[in-house]
Amino acid sequence: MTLKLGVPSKGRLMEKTFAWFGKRGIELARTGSDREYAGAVAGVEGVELVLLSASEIPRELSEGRIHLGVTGTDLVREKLAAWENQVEEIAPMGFGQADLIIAVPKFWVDVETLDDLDAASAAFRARHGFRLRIATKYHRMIREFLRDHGVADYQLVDSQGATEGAVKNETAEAVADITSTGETLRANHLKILSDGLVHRSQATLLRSRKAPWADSERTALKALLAKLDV
Ligand SMILES: Nc1ncnc2c1ncn2[C@@H]1O[C@H](COP(=O)(O)OP(=O)(O)OP(=O)(O)O)[C@@H](O)[C@H]1O
Ligand SMILES: O=P(O)(O)OC[C@H]1O[C@H](OP(=O)(O)OP(=O)(O)O)[C@H](O)[C@@H]1O
Repeated sequence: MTLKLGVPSKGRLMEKTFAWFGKRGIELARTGSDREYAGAVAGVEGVELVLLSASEIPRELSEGRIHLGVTGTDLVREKLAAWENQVEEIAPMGFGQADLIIAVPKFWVDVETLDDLDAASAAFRARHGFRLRIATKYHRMIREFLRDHGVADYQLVDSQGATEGAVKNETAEAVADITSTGETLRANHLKILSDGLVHRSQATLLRSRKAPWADSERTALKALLAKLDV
């Protein structure tokens, strides 16, 4: 059997993933047309390329359908319960950096920390009769983070894109989202809570603990990791 390596098929991580492997003597290529998710690997024996969306890679690893995968550590933590039992981080790759943060409107001058947010949430509920809304697509991570920091009186509202706009659109009072340059937060008049950094993410090479690891796959893994020098 061949070792299956899952990499992003499009989006912001794809080209940098190809370049990262290329620099280390492993040529990854999309074969066929732009819409066809087939791939080829040159430079090492017994490795097969599987092109997937970045957000699907954690589940494919946890279900053992791929042996190795590249995606952001935020997606691993969000998509998998007890992720450490299912995947192992082999190597951070030095790109795709983004911070998952909690932000509130700039004009909330009394809210700078999670404790302030907790107090504001209680006051908000008393005044409005419903819980303060935090828009996010990172439900698992935000729930865990707020629970660990003693913030309880809120509700999450799902937002799969343009999350920072939720405040302006009055569908949420606060947001929890990824930021890299900070541009989107600034444009939407939002500020990060001083202790509101939930996770620092970057693209990472991961190994499945659930995939079948036969001798042939272990041999291919050894050869690949030696070549990658990780
Ligand atoms: N500015 C950014 N905004 C959002 N994600 C970023 C940013 N910079 C890096 N990332 C990282 O990129 C990854 C998401 O990549 P991408 O947006 O291509 O995939 P996706 O939209 O989740 O996947 P797909 O649309 O293919 O299902 C995440 O790990 C995220 O942390
Ligand atoms: O700090 P910045 O550099 O401004 O980047 C952060 C923005 O980029 C991402 O959105 P993306 O482009 O993936 O679009 P989305 O709204 O579909 O999530 C993320 O959700 C933020 O909105």
